[in-house]
Amino acid sequence: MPPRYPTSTPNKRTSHTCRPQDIVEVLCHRKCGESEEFLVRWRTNPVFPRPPRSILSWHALPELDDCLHHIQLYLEDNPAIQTANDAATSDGATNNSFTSSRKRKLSGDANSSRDTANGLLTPANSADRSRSPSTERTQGSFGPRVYNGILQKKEGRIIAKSLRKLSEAAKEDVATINSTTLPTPAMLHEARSTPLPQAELAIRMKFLELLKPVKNVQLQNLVDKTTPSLNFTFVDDYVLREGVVALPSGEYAGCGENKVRSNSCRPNMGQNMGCEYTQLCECLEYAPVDERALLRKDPELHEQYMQADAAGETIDTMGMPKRFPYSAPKRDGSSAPQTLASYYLEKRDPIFECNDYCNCGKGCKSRVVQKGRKVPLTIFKTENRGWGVYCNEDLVAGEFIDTYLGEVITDEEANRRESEGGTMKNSYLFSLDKFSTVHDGNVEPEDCFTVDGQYMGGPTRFINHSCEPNCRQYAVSLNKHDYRLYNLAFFAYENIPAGTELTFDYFDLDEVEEDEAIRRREAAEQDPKNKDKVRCNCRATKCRGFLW
Ligand SMILES: C[S@@+](CC[C@H](N)C(=O)[O-])C[C@H]1O[C@@H](n2cnc3c(N)ncnc32)[C@H](O)[C@@H]1O
Repeated sequence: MPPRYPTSTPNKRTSHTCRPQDIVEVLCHRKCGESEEFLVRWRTNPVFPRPPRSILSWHALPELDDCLHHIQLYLEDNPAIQTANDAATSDGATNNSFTSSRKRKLSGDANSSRDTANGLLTPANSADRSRSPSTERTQGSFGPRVYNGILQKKEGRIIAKSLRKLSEAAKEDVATINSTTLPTPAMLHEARSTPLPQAELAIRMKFLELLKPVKNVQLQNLVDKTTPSLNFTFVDDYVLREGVVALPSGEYAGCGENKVRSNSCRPNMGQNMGCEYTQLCECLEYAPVDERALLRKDPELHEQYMQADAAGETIDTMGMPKRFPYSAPKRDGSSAPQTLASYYLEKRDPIFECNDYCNCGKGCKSRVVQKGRKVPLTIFKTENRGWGVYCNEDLVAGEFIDTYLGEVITDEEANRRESEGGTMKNSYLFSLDKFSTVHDGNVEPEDCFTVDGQYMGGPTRFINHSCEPNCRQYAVSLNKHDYRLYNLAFFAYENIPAGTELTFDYFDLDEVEEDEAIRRREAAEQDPKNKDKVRCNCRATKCRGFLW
């Protein structure tokens, strides 16, 4: 006797929401007519989330709109489906290339019956499907629609309703099956040759929705049909987690606040050059001394400074001219960007910018990173390093690109996430420890915060590693007194033509000669200790061979 299903009239007023957190996993998929359906395992008991207590049910794609990342995970775990999808699409790269400006509407939503008059949650439009010949074939091979329980909507949650609690009439409508035997080999076999173009499009559209508020960033995939993880939130600032506090505003220091010195920073100084004009800006207190300017200004002080420096002594350099971090903008009216001075580009000293408490005004040239990204970026699929990033315009050496954003967490929390997340987790965690290594270790390493960009961040979270990178990451502080919370900013380390993948060295190691780099890589490749390490695919001549 064929299984019977609950059938009822769709009731728009009682449509339910599938909560992503109630899904354990997507197990299989099938096609019913035009509809792509997914076998979902729902969590019913937090203590025993696995079979036999959990329930399974088939759902049409539109019902899972809020849980698409589970379908994405299912696709990632089953690359054979990806192959089926590729084979099923003939228009190749053209169809694969997508940008946020080419957002398309998702079709097919109209056919889903979300909830029913009697409170039972049924698969989409089961009554209609049973009339379609092609659907009947599919149903025949897959068996009953609701397994091991009934799904019912209650206060927006999907819950399992015990068969005992159903009326006799409803019980007869329901087929049950042992959930531990699903999906059957036949289901999996059929799924392998069933492409999922609608699900892939829905996943892509969802990501483009996430990307929409991020100005000037596009998505491009000329390699396959995958989409970056939907389990990601784009943010435009750090998200401070428990135990992470910014300095209170009272402890912020700006330049020229006291206005005591005749050359204190103030707006419109030196043809509106601001702090760059004097180089005596108090925000630059801990910036490196401009030795040539000091020699010109005060040869005796210069001599004292040089001696102290040679002896490794720390002296108060306030009042000495400092190295200004950025070039002045071109005065020829061109839109050429301010660039990071070559001293900073090479030495990686922390960069101190002016802030809201400064007396120099908004036009001060010591404000670059705080004004945010100006260049357009594309997140694109690489051939062997997952997603990467390129800039759509030429970049000049020293040009600011963007900051690294994410959740800011304590050292303890970072250790916890690292031990849970495995080696890959490392690539998303960046320690804010610059000031534990400069200025006599102002912060103990265990007091430093960490930025985790894995699930929250900006487009730079997709920048890949290279052992010979074209970008570098710098510490940029907007408050010289705050050693724990500052920006991680990417600058172009060389001229980078538009469309070239942006890369930086995750380990920030000093360069070595080519011969030495090759010697070390070959030794690393032969070392059996490295057999489980993650290979680096940067293809640089000086590649070190492994990421971690
Ligand atoms: C911060 S993420 C960069 C974005 C990443 N490619 C993605 O698709 O989400 C770091 C991860 O990218 C991959 N990756 C980055 N650089 C790589 C390289 N040079 N070789 C191989 N894999 C790399 C590794 O999987 C690494 O864990």
